[in-house]
Amino acid sequence: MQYISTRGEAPVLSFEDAMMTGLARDGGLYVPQEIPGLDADTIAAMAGQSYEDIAFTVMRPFIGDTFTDAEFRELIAAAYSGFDHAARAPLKQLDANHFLLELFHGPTLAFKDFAMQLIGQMFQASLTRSGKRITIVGATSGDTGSAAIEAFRGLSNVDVFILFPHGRVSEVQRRQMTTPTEGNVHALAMDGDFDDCQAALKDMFNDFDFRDAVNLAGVNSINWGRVLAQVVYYFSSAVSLGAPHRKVSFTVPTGNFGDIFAGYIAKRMGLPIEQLVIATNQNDILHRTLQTGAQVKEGVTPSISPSMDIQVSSNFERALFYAYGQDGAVVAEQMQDLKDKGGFTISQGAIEMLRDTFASGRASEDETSATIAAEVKRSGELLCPHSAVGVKVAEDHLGAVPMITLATAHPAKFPAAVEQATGQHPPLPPHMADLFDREERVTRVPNDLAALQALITERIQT
Ligand SMILES: Cc1ncc(COP(=O)(O)O)c(C=O)c1O
Ligand SMILES: N[C@@H](CCOP(=O)(O)O)C(=O)O
Repeated sequence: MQYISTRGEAPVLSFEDAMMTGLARDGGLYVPQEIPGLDADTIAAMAGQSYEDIAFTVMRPFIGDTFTDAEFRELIAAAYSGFDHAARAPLKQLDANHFLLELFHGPTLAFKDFAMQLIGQMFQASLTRSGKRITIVGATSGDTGSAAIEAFRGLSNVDVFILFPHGRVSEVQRRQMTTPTEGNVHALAMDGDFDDCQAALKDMFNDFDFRDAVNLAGVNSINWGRVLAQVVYYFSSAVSLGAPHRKVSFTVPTGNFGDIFAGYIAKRMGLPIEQLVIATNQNDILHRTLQTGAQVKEGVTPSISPSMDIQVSSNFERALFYAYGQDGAVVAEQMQDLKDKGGFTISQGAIEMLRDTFASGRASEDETSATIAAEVKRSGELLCPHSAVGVKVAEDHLGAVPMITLATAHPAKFPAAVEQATGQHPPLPPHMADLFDREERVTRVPNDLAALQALITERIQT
């Protein structure tokens, strides 16, 4: 299996190299040259299997000879051993035809753990073989950061720097990133919003002198390995509702477009998905893009679902690449227009493909709060605000086919929003019960590339 860049100009790489490289050297994102299919019998055989067995079957065709089957099984087992639910991603029924996929049973209480725990294992295996030392820099609106820190804290051959927007993540999210005591963890509170953090990260990758000097690696969904690991729970949940003999639909709370893009990959692999619904908060650029056929950047407005306060949605580039029939030159041009002119118009053929593949909706702040309040009364399920955005939008798309909404984080990560909506204070799980007593360690940084690079260079030398 070979990996190519969405902008068509970067070297073609193996799975291992694409994973360790992060952003392609032409500024694009790596995708598999071909998307392997799974036949109906293989999908049907997943019924009743463990999450780990399904993960092996789904991901194996993508990894080439990076790991032997036995090694890969071991890495998967280690990745999910710390989850606090035997099913890893349990499905709960909300209503007659509406189900919630709980993706918050990993160590940092968000769906990011599914991919980050596995990436942590795969990185370690690869670094042990190569003897290399790397510098991970990640951008986060709250959840990727803590998941990355959890996966890489304490490793002697990795430094992990996490850029988060100062004042724009929840207090629990911030403390998850600022309280680890390991010397290889560096929490950086940057002036600006998540888009600024992600732009700075991509600028670091595009500065080849810096990138090569620090051996830069990425664990955002820039990294194909992140998307791949997220494909698995589309299969595990769909099969438990009768796939491949029965179709299912998914609604996905969306920001950087990685999670829903994983759903698109599942569909391309043969999972019978009827609708893939993009659910956005008031930062609704993705919903507007589908409606109007043009992607036009607006400023980010802080919301009660802060992890989705994103306007430059990195993985939309991967969807565009397929919408344009894998034409990297067109994608490169549109991404340049987004950067230079603040937007681009999608061709008629490409927008039709996107509209055939994705539906979309948005939830306002009031609708999000009302959904949290209504759902706890109706089904007893306490939703985090991101999951509530999903449930609200899903309700507008219910039909004959079972709908699965992804619950992307635990309500305890966003206690203020949940308490305001319901009067209930969601308690942190026992392993995080003393989070508010732990000492914080964080560096405030400006939105200035040269200053960030200087800080990172200095820190890894000491
Ligand atoms: C809790 C939560 N829900 C939803 C999302 C959106 O996911 P994606 O960025 O993959 O679209 C994020 C951030 O990525 C998140 O942290
Ligand atoms: N919501 C994310 C934003 C980064 O997304 P990623 O999937 O590209 O890592 C976060 O919580 O940081």
